Amino acid sequence: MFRSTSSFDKLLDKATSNLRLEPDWPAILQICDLIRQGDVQSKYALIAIKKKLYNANPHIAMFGLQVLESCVKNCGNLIHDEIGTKQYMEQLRDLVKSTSHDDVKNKVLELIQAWAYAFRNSPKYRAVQDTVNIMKTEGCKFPVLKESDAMFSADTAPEWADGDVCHRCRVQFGMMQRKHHCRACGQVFCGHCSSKTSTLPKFGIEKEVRVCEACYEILNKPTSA
Ligand SMILES: O=P(O)(O)O[C@@H]1[C@H](O)[C@H](OP(=O)(O)O)[C@@H](O)[C@H](O)[C@H]1O
Ligand SMILES: [Zn+2]
Ligand SMILES: [Zn+2]
Repeated sequence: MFRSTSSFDKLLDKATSNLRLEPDWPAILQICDLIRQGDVQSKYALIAIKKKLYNANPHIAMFGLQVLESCVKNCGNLIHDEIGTKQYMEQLRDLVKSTSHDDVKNKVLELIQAWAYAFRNSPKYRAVQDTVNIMKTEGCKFPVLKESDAMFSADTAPEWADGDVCHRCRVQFGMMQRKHHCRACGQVFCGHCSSKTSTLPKFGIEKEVRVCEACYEILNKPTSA
């Protein structure tokens, strides 16, 4: 875990370097991969990104917002569960009030508005739309919404189900029969029914992770020649 957070920190510094003129997309996408693969906790990542947003250098703050935007677009509910909260939205509201850089302010408004649109059918992230409404009453001028800004990659690993028995063989979990999760379907299995591993490129997971028998068969069935 420590090695991954240090590589995350290095990638974030690289992606937000004030020496850059253009976003460092390879570094940004590697950051998203680390989060999606669970190599770095989304909470840790967002705290590190927030420090960049408050950097006095507007270039660093803008690149930080670019990283944040990509994480929201590519890391699914791992990130949405964190940024879709009243607490995180308060932090962005404060940033809009405190920054002296108009491009930082406008980028934050653009992002909050795009997320509110993307989450318009998700009551779980109600705080985002509430924040847009509050900021509008406070006189914030939001840019014209570009629906393309609110398109998120749908393919993110499923949330993990819970259960007292194996989803495949129904054996009861206990001290001697530990739970495990398949990263492809998110279901809970015994060790015997989830003993195999596979990469999950469709979820941006390039390393071998635990999968159940059924998902292993699907992921590794020979493609018809
Ligand atoms: O070993 P435990 O202390 O029971 O903890 C379990 C392991 O962390 C499993 O990880 P794994 O799927 O990578 O095995 C996880 O899927 C289960 O939800 C946890 O309960
Ligand atoms: Zn089983
Ligand atoms: Zn599975």
